[in-house]
Amino acid sequence: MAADTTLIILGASGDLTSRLLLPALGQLLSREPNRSVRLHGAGMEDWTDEHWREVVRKAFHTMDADDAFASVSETTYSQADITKAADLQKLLDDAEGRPALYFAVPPAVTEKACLALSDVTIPEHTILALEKPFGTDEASAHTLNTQLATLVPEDQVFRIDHFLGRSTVLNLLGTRFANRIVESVWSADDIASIRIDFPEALGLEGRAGYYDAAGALVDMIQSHLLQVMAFVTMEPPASLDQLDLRDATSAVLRATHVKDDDPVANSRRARYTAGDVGDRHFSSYVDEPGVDASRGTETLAEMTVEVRTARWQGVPILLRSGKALGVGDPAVTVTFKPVRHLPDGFIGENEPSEMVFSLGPDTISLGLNINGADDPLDLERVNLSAHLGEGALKAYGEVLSGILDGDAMLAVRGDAAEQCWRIVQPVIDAWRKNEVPLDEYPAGTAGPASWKA
Ligand SMILES: O=C1O[C@H](COP(=O)(O)O)[C@@H](O)[C@H](O)[C@H]1O
Repeated sequence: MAADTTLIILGASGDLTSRLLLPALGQLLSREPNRSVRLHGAGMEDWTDEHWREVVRKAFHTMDADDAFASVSETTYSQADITKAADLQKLLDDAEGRPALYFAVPPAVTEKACLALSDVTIPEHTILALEKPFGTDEASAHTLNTQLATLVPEDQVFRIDHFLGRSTVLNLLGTRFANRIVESVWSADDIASIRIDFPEALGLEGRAGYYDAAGALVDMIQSHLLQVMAFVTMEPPASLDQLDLRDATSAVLRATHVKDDDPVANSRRARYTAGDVGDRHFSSYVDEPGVDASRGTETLAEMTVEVRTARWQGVPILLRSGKALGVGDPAVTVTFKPVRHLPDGFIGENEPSEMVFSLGPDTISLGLNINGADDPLDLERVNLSAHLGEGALKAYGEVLSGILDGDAMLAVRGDAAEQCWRIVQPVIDAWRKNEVPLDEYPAGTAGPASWKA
């Protein structure tokens, strides 16, 4: 029986394919065995079908998804130059059902391939899935969007942001919109500040070629954390249909700006020097293989934005991410205002209530002040928490599931991708002009000693 979708992975021999896409596909197909998918790998290497099948089988095995291999065991591979129209045409002509071209290749190759697609007859309903970074600034993202618009309708373009598939990020929707007690306090009336922080113990992990040109601001804040922020701050959509949801996220991104339009006062950057993260030693970033020290790339970036709407006026939103950090938990932290009046007589700390959406492990917790057990007037902190599920692989599984279903709900829309560049551009400009110092922090610490937490 012909498959409903042919998933064509371009860049089949790459790291993204073997480390994330194939394991996530295995996990997805193991959980949802009724999906009818044909898998085809394409790349520059002269691989045989057997070699590719072995790559797929091994990747599925890492997820205990050997059972799912049966459903793609006839998977095929072809050597292809995806910047050539003839090769792309053949890949599409050979597909069964709806073709989904997944560009698991560097952005420059994706851009060339998208140009080549102009000379290809693209079957109706074909999906184009593009990994980040999407362009290098607002203008280049716009140019790429304009090109894509000539190829397929917008809801068939999947700009991948795997953060949108994370359990915690999806739970921002459930928690916010399915609970009256949350919905009714979700504004500047009750919320003092929001912090979206993604500290990582990891370093470059062999990705200097990409990372040294991107830096923490583009790699994480522009590409992921602003989308997460949009889920935290968007107006309630009428439905979770991709149109309603993506209209809501785009609207809030359009209203987002660097706080006070002052990127110098509202951004910080730093890069790591030698140090240990746990039992792993890191050389100074500038001494890492493939790094060009003269570029001044940051490995820790922070910026504060504000959403200029009635709901969020005056609420600072801090976005932060960095590599080789030894302290800190990846999380969205929503800090509430203090109570209007605390009755006299209570003792102990009366910290503001907090709702924390942790991004690893994925949990939601609510920090509340309660009366202590031994002394009813002594306030104590409790955390009510719920475990949500797995992290990155699950996230890629969600993304792939959207592609196979043809549902762009969790894909970044073109206008939103451009807005994310627009929001960070004043910071990029200020950093290029050296108006913000490039600080340093030893690997394994929480960041530069001069930065307050
Ligand atoms: O896209 C990226 O995300 C990862 C962090 O996400 P995770 O799901 O793998 O934890 C980050 O390490 C990487 O630099 C960035 O490109």
